[in-house]
Amino acid sequence: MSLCVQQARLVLDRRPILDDVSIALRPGRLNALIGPNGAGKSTLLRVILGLEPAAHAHVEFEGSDFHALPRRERARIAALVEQSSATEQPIDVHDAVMLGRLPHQGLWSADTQAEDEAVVAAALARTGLAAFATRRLATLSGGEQQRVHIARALAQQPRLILLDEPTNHLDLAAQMAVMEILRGLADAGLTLLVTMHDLNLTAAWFDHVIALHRGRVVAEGAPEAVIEPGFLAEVYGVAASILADPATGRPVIAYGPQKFLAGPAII
Ligand SMILES: Nc1ncnc2c1ncn2[C@@H]1O[C@H](COP(=O)(O)OP(=O)(O)OP(=O)(O)O)[C@@H](O)[C@H]1O
Repeated sequence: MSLCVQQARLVLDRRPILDDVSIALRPGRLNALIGPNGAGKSTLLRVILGLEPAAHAHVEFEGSDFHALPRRERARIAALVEQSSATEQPIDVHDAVMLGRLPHQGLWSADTQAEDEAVVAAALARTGLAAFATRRLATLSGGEQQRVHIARALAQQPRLILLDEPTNHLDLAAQMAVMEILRGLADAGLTLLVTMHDLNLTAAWFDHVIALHRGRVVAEGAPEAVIEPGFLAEVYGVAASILADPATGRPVIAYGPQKFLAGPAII
């Protein structure tokens, strides 16, 4: 295991937001964090990075106490891709991605300029953004901006990447492109934790699924073990049938109008 989170707890306004959450992630795997709105998914990502001062959690990365590391060292190790928000900042795509180099730059960034440019060029190429380098970030579509956020995280050259709903608002082809990038990062040995709402995409692509509900881990395992009718009914309150993808055998959730699905689920 490369990332171990032990007993993460956070209480806000006397309400438990995270209640004794412990997870362990292996590198080289695509790990999904699922759960209904308000389950605590984004909060857990922030707690892992030490961005929630009121939280209590022991977080180890590759055997070291992650929160005890200097801030700059943490920024070299871990990248967060938050839910995409529109920007009006007058910054071009190249410079937005270059921000990912900050934790690696010394007092004199000229010393590392050639290397930084090479890393940024590689991040732009990997996310299919090479042709966008000189475009103002604010003129890109939502999906294109999402890829810029991922490119910035790649430019950071982290060993741990936390992504908050990276496929949100993306069309089908863009979702596949993002998932291919994430698969490639996992295959390269990085540790990834990705919050997901699209459970069909989760079932099709991820190796390991952790489900949060009301701030607690309620299920964990392979997608086919977690994403099943009882779980969907209990945690999401939705009746659904689970089919098997004819190409891969992975679960596919059919969840049409509930009046058609009130009977026993087909497995
Ligand atoms: N500063 C805060 N004060 C009080 N409650 C908060 C605060 N920040 C978050 N919360 C609450 O914590 C809970 C978990 O929020 P979080 O954003 O982690 O959920 P999530 O699982 O990521 O949800 P979503 O899928 O809707 O993005 C929510 O009920 C939210 O209202």
